[in-house]
Amino acid sequence: MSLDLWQGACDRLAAELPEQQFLTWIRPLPPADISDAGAEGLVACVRVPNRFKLDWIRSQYSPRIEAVLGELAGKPVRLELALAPREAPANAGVRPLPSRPHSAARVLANAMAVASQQAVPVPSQASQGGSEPPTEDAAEPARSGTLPQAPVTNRHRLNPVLTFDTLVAGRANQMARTAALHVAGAPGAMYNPLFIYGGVGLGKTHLVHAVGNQLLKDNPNARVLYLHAEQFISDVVKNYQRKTFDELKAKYHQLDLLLIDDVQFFAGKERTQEEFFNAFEALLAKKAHIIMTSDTYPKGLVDIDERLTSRFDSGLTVAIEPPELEMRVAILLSKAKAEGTPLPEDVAFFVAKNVRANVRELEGALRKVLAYAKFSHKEITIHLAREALKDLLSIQNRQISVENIQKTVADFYKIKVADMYSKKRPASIARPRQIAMYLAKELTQKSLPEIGELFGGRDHTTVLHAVRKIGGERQKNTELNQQLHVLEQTLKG
Ligand SMILES: Nc1ncnc2c1ncn2[C@@H]1O[C@H](COP(=O)(O)OP(=O)(O)OP(=O)(O)O)[C@@H](O)[C@H]1O
Repeated sequence: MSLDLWQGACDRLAAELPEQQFLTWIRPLPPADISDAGAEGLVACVRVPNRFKLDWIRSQYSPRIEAVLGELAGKPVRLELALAPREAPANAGVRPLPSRPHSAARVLANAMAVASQQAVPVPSQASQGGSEPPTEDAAEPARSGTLPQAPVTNRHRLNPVLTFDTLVAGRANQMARTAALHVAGAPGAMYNPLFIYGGVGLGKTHLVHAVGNQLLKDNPNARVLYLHAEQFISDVVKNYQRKTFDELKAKYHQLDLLLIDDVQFFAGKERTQEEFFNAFEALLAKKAHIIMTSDTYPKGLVDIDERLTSRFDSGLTVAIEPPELEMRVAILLSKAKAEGTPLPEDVAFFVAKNVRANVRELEGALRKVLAYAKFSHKEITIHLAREALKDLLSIQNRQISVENIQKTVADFYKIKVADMYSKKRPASIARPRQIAMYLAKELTQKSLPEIGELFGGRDHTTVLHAVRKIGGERQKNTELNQQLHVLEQTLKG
């Protein structure tokens, strides 16, 4: 049944996706391993040969794959993408290796599998993956037999969905977004190269695609190319084997805008670094723009030649930080709207408060909530979100502390946490403070004097007054009751 379900989903996706996309990303996947997760529905585990493909499939196709599988199975299906183990490359049976002597093909297959494993951006990868070809060749779609050449429409390798319009702005990405907008408007001028760094899933890839898409919108003839660092490595390997470095130069040196993702992957790849250095110099000399992303700032890169890292730092280096609560709420609201299912604000707040790691995880949590609502035919409420995210929330095993209550209430009413301890008395501050005191009494074991102490050394009678006041009002005031409900649910996880 596992096989039938996967085959059915592939047939459906083949019909609805552009052929090129289906052939490139979906068809080469091995059948999913499907298991029953009880009340949660099914889990479909798919092995993907390398990190680049994993990220791409996750960001571009997993909601659709989950939806199609869910429709066919008649219950929610969660898609889990994992890297294929090195002994068994996921594509081994599907994708013919290029014709080479048998032993060379085997060496190449092993090397690809090893490289796939190494493609996880951890600092230690450099020490494992330092050798030059063919281990550098991990992720180039064009090199595999079944993957057709990129069509003219996608010669830039840009994802049209990743634009400035779909990128939610906030404090966390303010600098990077501003610089990126600037480059899109006047490439080759300031901030060249632009180096964007930050943790996983924070929107670096999205931002560089946005620049490319914007530039092409303004100037359809601009020569723009987006690629993941692994694809550049792969190109170097290919040209190294064929001794066609002129082709490589011709391809990269003529660009107006080069967008290159995850340059930390260049670690230990000397030949690649040399070619990148050449491309870099050539592009900057003719005032073409280069934007790079990485998981760390240039000086933090390991096993990359200093003449490169110092050049990476010679334009503008900006960080993308993890989004703060308000931005996470905004992202959830915007993504849900884009999916055609508006999310109530209290639910967005609940999810955002509980999922903090990065935007990719936020998207995953949202998908779960939306799928859960769809399949259970229930309205999206905090209660439902809590059910849908049960596993995730239980992992957090949160303990309710007064500090946590103060922070959550301050976030909710948009005041500073410091105002919880301050002597300020305006109602806009005093009321949230009373609410926090009330919740501290309700949700923790602390005594009134202890709570008073934690609220800036206030007397226990002040706490008692707040507890009685808010408790009494809650009975009559539905809006307050609803707000307290949201806060309680959020705090209890
Ligand atoms: N500010 C934002 N607004 C809307 N969507 C966002 C934002 N930031 C990130 N995303 C979305 O989150 C997902 C992960 O972002 P992206 O792939 O750009 O992260 P990344 O920083 O490149 O991660 P990695 O280092 O793992 O490659 C994407 O689907 C992206 O569209």
